[in-house]
Amino acid sequence: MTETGAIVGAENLSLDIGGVRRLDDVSLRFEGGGVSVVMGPNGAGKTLLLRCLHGLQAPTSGRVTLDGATLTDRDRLRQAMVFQAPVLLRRSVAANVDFALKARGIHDADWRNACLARVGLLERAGDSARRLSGGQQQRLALARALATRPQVLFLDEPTASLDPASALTIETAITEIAGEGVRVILVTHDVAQARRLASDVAFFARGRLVERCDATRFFDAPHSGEAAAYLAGRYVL
Ligand SMILES: Nc1ncnc2c1ncn2[C@@H]1O[C@H](COP(=O)(O)OP(=O)(O)OP(=O)(O)O)[C@@H](O)[C@H]1O
Repeated sequence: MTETGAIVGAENLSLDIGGVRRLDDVSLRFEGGGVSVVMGPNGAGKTLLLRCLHGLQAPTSGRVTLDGATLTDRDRLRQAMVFQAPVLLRRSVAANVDFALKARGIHDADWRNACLARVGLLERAGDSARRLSGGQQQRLALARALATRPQVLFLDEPTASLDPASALTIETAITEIAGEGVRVILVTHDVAQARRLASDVAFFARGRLVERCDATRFFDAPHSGEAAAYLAGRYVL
């Protein structure tokens, strides 16, 4: 793998919620080129991991790093996250992207339109964001994230409820973004999608990092029984 882009890390990261350990001593680094995929059964801790890596959730112990140093609030401006259920403003599609830009002191209609075009929403720029379908809202959330020119992009099941055409639009954008050197960390349950996009995989179960390797190895010959069972559709927490 080629060394490229920001390096996102977790060092002995643990997270307790309500007295229950949800992430357990997770240490890993996202580096190299391409798209990193995080997989694992429901409740494995994937979303919580992303929230910690993006600085939205403070770990109980351990630390999150960006380029080797502890993540700061300022660093978070270099990162963006698209959530499973994006929250949009009750304004136009364009205004949702403009808002993200304005928060960084930027007004750039051409760039906003380029971001909307990238996710196939330029024709909907003047429509109310709340009138978009679920899949279109996901695409808008991606455009909004991209508008901030992040060096790190966290995507939490961005195509979970999308039709094949919308999913393809997002997958194409993800591939392009990663090719431009953005560190893309994608949570997905879609094994076919993960096979198409992943350069490396981190597999979680019960809050623990069970397997971490390049994608070809993971899909062709997973080492752990949990990963093999998950890929065969047999592993449920
Ligand atoms: N705010 C919270 N309060 C209590 N428990 C929580 C909270 N957030 C997450 N959990 C629990 O922590 C565990 C991990 O949640 P998380 O959302 O990270 O799972 P996930 O791997 O992303 O699952 P899925 O594939 O279903 O999205 C789950 O058992 C969940 O119920």
